[in-house]
Amino acid sequence: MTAPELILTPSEMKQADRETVESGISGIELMRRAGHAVADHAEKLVSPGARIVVAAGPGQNGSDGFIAAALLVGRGYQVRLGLLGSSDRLTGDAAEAAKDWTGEIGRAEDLPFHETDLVIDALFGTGLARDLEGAVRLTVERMNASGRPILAVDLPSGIDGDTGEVRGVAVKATRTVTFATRKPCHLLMPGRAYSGPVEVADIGIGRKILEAKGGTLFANNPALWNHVLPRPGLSSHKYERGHTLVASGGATRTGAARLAARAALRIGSGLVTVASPPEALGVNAAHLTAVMLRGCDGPEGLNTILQDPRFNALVLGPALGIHAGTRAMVAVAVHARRSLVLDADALTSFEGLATELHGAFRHAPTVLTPHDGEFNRLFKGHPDLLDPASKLERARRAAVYTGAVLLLKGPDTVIAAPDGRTAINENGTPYLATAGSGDTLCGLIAGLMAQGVPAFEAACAGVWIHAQAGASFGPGLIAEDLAELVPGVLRELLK
Ligand SMILES: NC(=O)C1=CN([C@@H]2O[C@H](COP(=O)(O)OP(=O)(O)OC[C@H]3O[C@@H](n4cnc5c(N)ncnc54)[C@H](O)[C@@H]3O)[C@@H](O)[C@H]2O)[C@@H](O)CC1
Ligand SMILES: Nc1ncnc2c1ncn2[C@@H]1O[C@H](COP(=O)(O)OP(=O)(O)O)[C@@H](O)[C@H]1O
Ligand SMILES: [K+]
Repeated sequence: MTAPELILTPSEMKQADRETVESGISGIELMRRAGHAVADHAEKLVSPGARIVVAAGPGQNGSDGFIAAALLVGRGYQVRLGLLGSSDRLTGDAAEAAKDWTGEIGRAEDLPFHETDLVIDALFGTGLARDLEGAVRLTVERMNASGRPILAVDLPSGIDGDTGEVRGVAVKATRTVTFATRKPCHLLMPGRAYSGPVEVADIGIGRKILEAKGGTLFANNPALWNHVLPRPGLSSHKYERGHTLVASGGATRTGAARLAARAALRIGSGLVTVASPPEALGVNAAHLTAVMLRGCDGPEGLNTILQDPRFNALVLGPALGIHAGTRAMVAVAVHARRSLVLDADALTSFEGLATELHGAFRHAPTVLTPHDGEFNRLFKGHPDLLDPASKLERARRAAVYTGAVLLLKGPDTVIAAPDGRTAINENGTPYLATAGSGDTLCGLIAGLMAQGVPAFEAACAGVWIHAQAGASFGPGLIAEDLAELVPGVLRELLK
């Protein structure tokens, strides 16, 4: 089985680095390996004889640049190196690394970015501490304007390693070579777009150390959850595969629930029922076949249905209406301790009332699936949850606050569990930004939970399968297509 891909934050990587040094590999040796990886990568991009300019910063990112520059001269390239600031200010390992370079040290701001075959960006990596200003800013702007290929060392300079945000201005890299693991900025937007394809170079920091210092943040891919995907046995019957209940909105708002219901059925929930207000039974009946239908009059109706313990997973929110009745339905569901997915109106109905959800979901597997707008409305008045610049941090805090798995949607969907495990998704496509796509996602997650998949894994798998389905279709995708594309994705996963 492939191990899940660990993502370490800059500070976790610093600790892993330190621990590796304590275990006997020197800091300068780690830097040499990093520099080697950069030179090897550059060699794949341009042939010997080509012109390369290396822009080096004052820290270890710059040191990687010095080492790579020296190696590339030895391999027959025409290399020019420019430093930000003065070389007498380099200290420790950085000063040691700079000794490898015996050529001229120019000023980074004077480098001929327009007249080169490759730029190596070694200005800043994980040590970026503030916004880029003055000469540094101009250097980055000139580099970007050159239109030449840029290889970023560790991460594009100006991108914040933790958040993926641009600090003033940032290098738009063609490719990036990073060390030991990817960092959050390689997956979170806009950092992901600035990084280009990212290669991870092994510089000898062991998996055990990486797991000990990180170990909670992952790239969302099948290695994280494929082992818990339901695989029906020969003797399985439908009741063993769970029964998902999806609450429908009123007579003119029923499509969202049906989209979720169909997705739950496609992902393998043995039975799926739409719980419909009496006035919408006719329209729902006209559109449902394999999915079953039951009348459900508000919170009391839901309470009655949930007396049957076989309904083991529930979707509340899509087109349900923003009002106290929806809040009361959420309360009924929480009280019944069923696996629960809350989306859309079920979240917005709590606008300004998030304190009512404090710790509310600790007792049953629950997934909340807001997009940014819903998240901001739900947690209005809670700066501790809204203010962190990192999407990762906002999702993590909200998961701890509510006791639910918090799935913060977008091109870089973050899935955070209250126990700290977090995943960032990256296989999406902008074609998923279409009406009803989120409703389908809810159904996939609930359908997995109905089959006994734990909330965090169900959310991660649901997001990945949803995105894979969308990406496999591409232009013209509408929400109705998504559930029909799920079997193709499952077939690959369950091979
Ligand atoms: N385990 C790893 O990941 C390894 C990482 N290494 C490299 O080490 C780098 C981290 O090195 P450092 O911690 O020295 O950090 P950086 O080299 O990223 O930058 C720190 C330096 O930049 C200055 N600085 C920060 N923000 C600035 C701004 N906005 N304007 C002007 N100056 C600014 C700081 O004062 C400091 O001198 C990584 O990115 C990577 O390239 C490798 O050398 C070895 C192993
Ligand atoms: N640019 C994008 N790239 C990848 N996925 C996206 C992008 N924009 C939106 N999505 C995904 O599309 C879905 C849209 O959900 P949502 O906003 O709830 O839509 P709706 O309310 O119409 O159902 C989410 O899963 C989201 O992560
Ligand atoms: K860099």
